[in-house]
Amino acid sequence: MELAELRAMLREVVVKACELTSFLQASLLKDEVLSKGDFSPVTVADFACQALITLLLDQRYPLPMVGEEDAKALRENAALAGKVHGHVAKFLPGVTLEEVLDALDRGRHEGGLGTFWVLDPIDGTKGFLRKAQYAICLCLVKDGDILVSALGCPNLPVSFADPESPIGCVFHAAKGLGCVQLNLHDGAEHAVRVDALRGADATYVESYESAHSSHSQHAQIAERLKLGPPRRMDSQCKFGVLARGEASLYLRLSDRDQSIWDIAPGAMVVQEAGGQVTDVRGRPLSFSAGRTVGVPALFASNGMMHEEVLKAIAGMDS
Ligand SMILES: Nc1ncnc2c1ncn2[C@@H]1O[C@H](COP(=O)(O)O)[C@@H](OP(=O)(O)O)[C@H]1O
Ligand SMILES: [Mg+2]
Ligand SMILES: [Mg+2]
Ligand SMILES: [Mg+2]
Repeated sequence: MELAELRAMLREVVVKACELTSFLQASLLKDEVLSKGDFSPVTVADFACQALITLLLDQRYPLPMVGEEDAKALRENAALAGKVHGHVAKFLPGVTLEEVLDALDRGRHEGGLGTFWVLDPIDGTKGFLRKAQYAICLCLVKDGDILVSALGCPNLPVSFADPESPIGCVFHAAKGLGCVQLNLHDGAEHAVRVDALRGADATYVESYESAHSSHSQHAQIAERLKLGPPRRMDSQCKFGVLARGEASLYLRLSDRDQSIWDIAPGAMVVQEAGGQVTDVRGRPLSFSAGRTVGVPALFASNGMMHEEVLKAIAGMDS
């Protein structure tokens, strides 16, 4: 498949997944949320979305899958497994429970070199539970390079500039072909590009959850660069907001090695919109090290201000 064709396929799959998760966010029940080993939440929607996307890709372009979720918890909880199966079957009539569980378990691929899908079915599960922002994040990685990517952002306003803005967009990108925003309410598409701001005109985004990255270190950098206050939001929607020029910088200084599904799809969207994504020493990220990036602290910028951010980080109190 040509890159443009792959990208259209990804867009179609992610639009379907947005439909599924929007429905599930509105109808989610307390007993449809579990706590994982690291106390992070996972919901019926995370499982259903990963299974649906894996099965749709199997029909169109089957490859190994590096996915956040697997079927372990569902194999121990028949009631929840039945619900996940029911939701997936609405999109794929005739699919069996075992096919759904198998699809989820295939998300355990180790990554590294070679060609595979990377999927975070719901990034920002905490935001999803708060009825705030979350993103469906999917990309294709070949020997550490990302070829195509799509970020589904069902709750993201189409434009922050418009207080009446409809919500729901998908950012999609292909290597060398730029980044496009699709608006879910009317199907309109337009190319997006990072802004060209720096210094006091520039703004930044960071996680809503203060446990996911260091808001205080971000504030130190912002003070040095004289940036305005941050916009806080969950998920890789932050990369989308940067890609369309509604923020100039996304800071993610954490002390935990990042999972590739938390970074790769969003990083591609920003790079194809003209921005830059590196670790805090300015080294580009590679996605061939396995299921994690091997980097805990990173940032994405409009490119224009990348050097000054690197200098501010180098001069920071540790
Ligand atoms: N202590 C921590 N440090 C860094 N990242 C963390 C973290 N705890 C959770 N995360 C990751 O942060 C992601 C959400 O990012 P954000 O803060 O930008 O919304 C989560 O993705 P999931 O919600 O897919 O599990 C999770 O993988
Ligand atoms: Mg999670
Ligand atoms: Mg995530
Ligand atoms: Mg997730």
